[in-house]
Amino acid sequence: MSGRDKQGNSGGGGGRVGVKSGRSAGSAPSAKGKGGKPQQQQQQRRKTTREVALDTLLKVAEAGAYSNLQLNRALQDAQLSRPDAGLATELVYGTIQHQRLLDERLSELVTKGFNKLTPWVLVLLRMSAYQLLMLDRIPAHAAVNEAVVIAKRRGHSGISGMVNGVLRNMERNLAEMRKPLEITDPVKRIGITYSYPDWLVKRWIGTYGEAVTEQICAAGNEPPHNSVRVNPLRLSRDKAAAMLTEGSGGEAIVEASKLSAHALIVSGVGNVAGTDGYRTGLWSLQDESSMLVAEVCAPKPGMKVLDCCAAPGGKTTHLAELMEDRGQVIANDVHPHKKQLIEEQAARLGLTSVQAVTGDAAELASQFEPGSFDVVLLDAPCSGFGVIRRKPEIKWTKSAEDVHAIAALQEQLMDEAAKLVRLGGTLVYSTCTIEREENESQVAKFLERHPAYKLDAEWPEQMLRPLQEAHAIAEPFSGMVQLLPQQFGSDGFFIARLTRHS
Ligand SMILES: C[S@@+](CC[C@H](N)C(=O)[O-])C[C@H]1O[C@@H](n2cnc3c(N)ncnc32)[C@H](O)[C@@H]1O
Repeated sequence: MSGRDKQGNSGGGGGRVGVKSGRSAGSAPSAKGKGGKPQQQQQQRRKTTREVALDTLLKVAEAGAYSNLQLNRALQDAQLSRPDAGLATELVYGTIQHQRLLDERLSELVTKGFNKLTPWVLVLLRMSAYQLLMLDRIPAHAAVNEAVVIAKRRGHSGISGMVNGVLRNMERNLAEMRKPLEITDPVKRIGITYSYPDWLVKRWIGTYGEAVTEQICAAGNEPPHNSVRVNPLRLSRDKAAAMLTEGSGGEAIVEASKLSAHALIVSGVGNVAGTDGYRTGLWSLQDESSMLVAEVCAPKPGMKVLDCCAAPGGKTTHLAELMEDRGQVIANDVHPHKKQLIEEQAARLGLTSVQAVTGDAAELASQFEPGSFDVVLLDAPCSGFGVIRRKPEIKWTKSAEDVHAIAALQEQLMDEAAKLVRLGGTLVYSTCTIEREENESQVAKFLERHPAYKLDAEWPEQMLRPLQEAHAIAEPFSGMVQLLPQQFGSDGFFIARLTRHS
């Protein structure tokens, strides 16, 4: 197994700022341990990088927190240096991503009661095993020593002794422990090697076959790249690329996206949301697949558009940009507190055609006149398996029943959205998942219920070409696409375009 401690970022915050420096990896804790210090002084001790990561992992495991949000909060509170924040990010994502494999290896060494370990001890062991087994740049002795220091601070000597024993044993047998597992059953082999639950692997093998499932699972463990959506009302993509490069002192690598004409893939810029260009509305942070959605909607200036599930407003604002901010984009979300998020994004980008509203998308036809919109976008709530790179914990928190339940909600929302499209108008349905039940099957069932609608395969040529080249769509093109994370390194996304013809 090779180290995955490379440069990478997350668009959704908590970006992996890279684990470049050995300093952060092997550094000693920044404050002294217990040693009889007064309680108050101990409370003020700043957390070490690994403690920040450990506490974040515990919140995700025990309180069901989202890793990206929890990590962002923890990094803000801890005020770590950039390399240390990068290491904490790596430890949090890597430990969750590889949890099953780490547990498999650890259970070989914790001879008694692996399943009964106290949560913080289990998480500490996982996080340390991740460093030993997967990160080449962290010296093994540093990973073990730091784990033992934390164990001593938090537990009695029996626990720190056990942590020390297990990790030293792993260190001694590293070459053996890093070897690929020899398992013949494909579900178990893929499930343990890439750390996914069996039920999910089995389901994907049924849909995509063994080879593609393995690619999907491997891609889900890669750090996501940062992609920037350039605001075409303000500047060209070339100009934005030049500004991003210049702003980074020449360190940034900025490439044009293959998928979207408005996207740039960037690395070495640090936090894109902290750039002047972001603050002043020259660009937004959005995954490339996600950008395709508004492009598939293809709204024209002056149109009336409804975004049924709009927060935080990524696609809403893209729609308004494509409409040159002329016409009306109604951006609805069920949660009242999210209205402000949409308004903030529109204001940042200087867009005045966006109107944020609050409502249940299952009841929108009672709020707006049926048949009154040129374009209706339903970017539906979904299982989210296309964004496992950004939220790896969903591998462990979602179940087959959840997929089924969310598919039932999507069906209801699609039926409601269908009422609002004018004759000749467009309905776009999208999800950030790769589950057939929520995607292709959902659309097939919709078409059976709604003979007034047909799939529309008339997508712009420049949009179809890269999809054809990557064999992401079948020939002849049907009007819907399932993007998988390994095809372009983007999020897994599903998009279908339908036209109301009667
Ligand atoms: C996939 S996210 C939308 C992302 C958004 N389109 C963007 O590009 O930024 C789904 C959204 O649906 C909202 N949602 C969930 N159930 C809803 C419902 N019944 N009605 C309206 N919005 C809903 C959630 O609050 C969430 O913000």
